[in-house]
Amino acid sequence: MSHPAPLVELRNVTFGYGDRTILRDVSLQVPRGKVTALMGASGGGKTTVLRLIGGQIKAQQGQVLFDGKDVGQMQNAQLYAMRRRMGMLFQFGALFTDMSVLDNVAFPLREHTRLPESMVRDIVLMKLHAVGLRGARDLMPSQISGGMARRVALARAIALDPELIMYDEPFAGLDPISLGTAARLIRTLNDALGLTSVVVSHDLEETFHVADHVVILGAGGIAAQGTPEQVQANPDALVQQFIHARPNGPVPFHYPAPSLEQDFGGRA
Ligand SMILES: Nc1ncnc2c1ncn2[C@@H]1O[C@H](COP(=O)(O)OP(=O)(O)OP(=O)(O)O)[C@@H](O)[C@H]1O
Repeated sequence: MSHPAPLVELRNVTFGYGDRTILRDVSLQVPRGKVTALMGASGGGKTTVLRLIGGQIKAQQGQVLFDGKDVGQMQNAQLYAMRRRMGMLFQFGALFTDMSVLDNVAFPLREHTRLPESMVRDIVLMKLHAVGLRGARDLMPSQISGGMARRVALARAIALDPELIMYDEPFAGLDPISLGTAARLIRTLNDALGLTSVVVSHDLEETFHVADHVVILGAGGIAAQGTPEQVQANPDALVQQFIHARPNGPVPFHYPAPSLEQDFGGRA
């Protein structure tokens, strides 16, 4: 049986900021209906990949395909239409502090649709129910915990029924119970809503547990890609350093810098 085409695909993508190349000839696939984890050392370009997929930045070489269409070639109208099919949840998916939980989740519906208010309310309550917070609708962001705020942001990200949802470090700063809840929620929502999910995370254990497909970025390229088991079994030194969280290995400790000589030398 042939596999359906991936929802997102990077083909030989090269991208850099200024003259610093961050991604070099990167090819990766985000399979439909699955949870894909994007991992790798800090600064490896994970957020950059999400921004390429969302069309906020363009590949300098190669192609980024969303549902078979080249994101880099899209006109603004097509780009906006594509973004409506994507939900994005950034690290501290900030809520509007002067709006109730309900109004926060209703925001994209009121912005992007002309649905009657009664329907907006029903959709919001359904989304809040999906994240376990239907009862918190009237609270203000200052009255809820960090873990709950993260779930409200998630309800808001799925308000418009996206096909793809991208999470940038959804577990950062969560206590172990909230972290477990968040991870389970990513899995449950993915399967119940027929989503495709991309999760950027540093939390190895939780991410390997929740993902179907793992991509490890390193040294400008893809260090490994496959099922969690395949990636764990990959003998590549960088992959092993990453999986075992070793401080020493191919990933350098220092951000590229002028030589010590240049910075400190010659000053008597
Ligand atoms: N707008 C920008 N201008 C210049 N350099 C940038 C910009 N955004 C990111 N970078 C650099 O590009 C590199 C990759 O950044 P990116 O945020 O994609 O990494 P990451 O893998 O998501 O890192 P982390 O895990 O630390 O969030 C970093 O070295 C960063 O300093």
